[in-house]
Amino acid sequence: MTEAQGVDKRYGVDSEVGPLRTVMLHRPGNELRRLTPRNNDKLLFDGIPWVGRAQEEHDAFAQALRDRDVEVLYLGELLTEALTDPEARSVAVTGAIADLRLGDTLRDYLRTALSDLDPARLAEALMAGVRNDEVRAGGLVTSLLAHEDFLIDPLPNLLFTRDSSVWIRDSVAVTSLAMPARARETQLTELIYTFHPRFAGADKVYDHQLEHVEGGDVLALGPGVLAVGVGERTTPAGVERLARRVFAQGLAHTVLAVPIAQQRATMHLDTVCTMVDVDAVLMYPNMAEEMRAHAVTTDGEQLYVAEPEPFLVAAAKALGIDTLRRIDTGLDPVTAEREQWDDGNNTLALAPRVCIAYERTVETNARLEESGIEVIRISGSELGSGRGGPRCMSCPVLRAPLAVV
Ligand SMILES: NC(=[NH2+])NCCC[C@H](N)C(=O)O
Repeated sequence: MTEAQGVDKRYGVDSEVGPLRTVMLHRPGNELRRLTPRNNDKLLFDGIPWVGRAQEEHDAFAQALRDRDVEVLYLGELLTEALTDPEARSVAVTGAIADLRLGDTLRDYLRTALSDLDPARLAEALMAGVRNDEVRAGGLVTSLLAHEDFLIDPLPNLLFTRDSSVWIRDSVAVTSLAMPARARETQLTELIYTFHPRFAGADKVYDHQLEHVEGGDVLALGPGVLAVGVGERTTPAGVERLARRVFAQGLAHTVLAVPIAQQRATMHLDTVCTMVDVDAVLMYPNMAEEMRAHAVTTDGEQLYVAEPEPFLVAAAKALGIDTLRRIDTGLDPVTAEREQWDDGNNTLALAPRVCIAYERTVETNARLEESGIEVIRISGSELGSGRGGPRCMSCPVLRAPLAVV
């Protein structure tokens, strides 16, 4: 931690590219071992990853970050530590067994069984889930469910820590995830931010019971300016609610609502657009021209919504700069589409002009380098089966403010 940041500042993010100091990752674990050809679609994976290799790839990703002096926190560890608090355990258990599929007998059984677990085991059950044949509950529901049915669903998408919480300046937004397979993830991030001593006293600006907003849709273009994708995950009502909240807490002066196609390939704004410099974005060429933004501002009472403008124009205005540059990868539409699917546009900036990207998106990376951006390549052959890249797999907790760059 540098002196310029203040001695004990431990969280706060006001841009996409300010030097990254602390990040929360999730090392993939047993929750990935729950994926089968029958459930992978529902669990939002495109295949069945080789778990050991996915872990190796993830360890290399974490090491690449540490090599650049980034502190890596792990969601699983933070959760275990938070669960040493008895109240956290009780909240966690109640949340995990709320599902109406369970019925009273099974719910009571699970409440007792989970409450008896030590923090590490409880964290494991919350992340990897619990299968019907792993407990000896007895009763009607257990007998009628299939052996392999989950009583508590596994959360393989915890890997994508970007989506389940997002820091907006010194406040954390626990998000509200749209897909049923992911909804419970935010119970866990909520527990971490409520009960882990590291975050004691941190302000919250959003919670998981509000309208849908996912972190992959939220880009901090610069201090006071957020861009929020609206599509398959974040709803129009979600961006409106987030805008009201960030304005009320003085965390932003402009929120750009950016419609994106409602399809899996473009599930979040960060699948088509990420920032790589204080004034430069990498954009998916096949969509870059048509991206529009509705600037939302406030006078302190009501919201004002401007007519849509080209994204780069609206963003530059909001940032108060002449131009927001687009790194034009100049790729032909087919190569561009293939590399977009493989998360080529989903870079994680470590500082202005330095980013991490998957090695497999060869052409996009080459164009980035030609534009003066350093690209640190990581392999993601197994990690990529969940359809997420370096930005999706990271939740920046602390970035140095741009002013000191
Ligand atoms: N920020 C992102 N682009 N996250 C990607 C999440 C991928 C995950 N399998 C999902 O479908 O939700």
